[in-house]
Amino acid sequence: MDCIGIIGYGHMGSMLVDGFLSSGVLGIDEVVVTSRSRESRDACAAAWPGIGIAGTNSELARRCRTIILAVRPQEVMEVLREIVPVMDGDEHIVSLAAGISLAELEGLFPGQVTRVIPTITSTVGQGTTLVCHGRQTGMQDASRVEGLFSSIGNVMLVGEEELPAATILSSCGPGLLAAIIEELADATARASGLTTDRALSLATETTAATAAYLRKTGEAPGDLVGRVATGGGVTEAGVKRLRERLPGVFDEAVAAMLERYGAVGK
Ligand SMILES: NC(=O)c1ccc[n+]([C@@H]2O[C@H](COP(=O)([O-])OP(=O)(O)OC[C@H]3O[C@@H](n4cnc5c(N)ncnc54)[C@H](O)[C@@H]3O)[C@@H](O)[C@H]2O)c1
Ligand code: PRO
Repeated sequence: MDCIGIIGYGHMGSMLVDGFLSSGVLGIDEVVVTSRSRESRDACAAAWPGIGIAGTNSELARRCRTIILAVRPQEVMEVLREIVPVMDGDEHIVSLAAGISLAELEGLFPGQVTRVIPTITSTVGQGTTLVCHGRQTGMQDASRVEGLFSSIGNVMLVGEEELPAATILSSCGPGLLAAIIEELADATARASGLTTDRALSLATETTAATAAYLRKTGEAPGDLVGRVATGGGVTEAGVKRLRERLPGVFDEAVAAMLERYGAVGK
């Protein structure tokens, strides 16, 4: 059988196993997983009885034609070097690693390669997975991978030159927004009698509601600000402070992420 293999059962590996199997896009006998630690492999086997567990990366590579590398960027090349000798050459390597280029991957495996950047929000079936196929990837394998990731959220095809910026928005984004929600809730709690828990609950709900509003109405964020910020009112005072400071803060954060993107895994 043409199995999907997943190497690495951390945050992404486990999310993909859960998503692919819960959505029904793959059956339990179509997935093989391995990870470095025995504990992770046991956890996967316990969570999904009947799933294929490989004892080594090479064993997984012998059993699967589509191989998803869900290890950290600094481990990707080592794993690829380990499995290439047992591969036939007609496999499809799917790397989740931010910052490792198609050229680097194709340097070790000159066959079908695709870069995929998932997002943790696929845990709840939301958000966008970025997909960037290598030149050797055929249409059939490309659409198989796109179909897999469509089962856990949206899929957007991107050029490799767009990946750094798209990764910041789509995949780092949940971490950035979670930090903003936390800061907003903490600042409000510090300045009032509201407990941190209640502040966090309100901030989270408001963020979800605001995203839903923008998505449904198609309104520009600036126009929404205008609807909420009554002239001379409360919101206006806060937005003014944010507009003074946030552009610089965000420029710094994006610059730091792009710098790290270029260095990660090297
Ligand atoms: N976390 C995210 O939101 C996110 C989003 C998009 C892309 N990514 C990318 O996905 C990849 C995985 O990220 P993560 O957050 O799941 O990392 P993680 O550290 O949670 O998981 C990595 C897993 O790989 C296993 N592993 C390490 N070396 C191994 C080896 N030699 N052989 C087999 N297994 C090995 C580890 O035991 C662990 O289970 C990274 O390349 C990252 O850039 C992550
Ligand atoms: N998580 C990975 C990182 O922070 C890649 C995008 C989101 O490096």
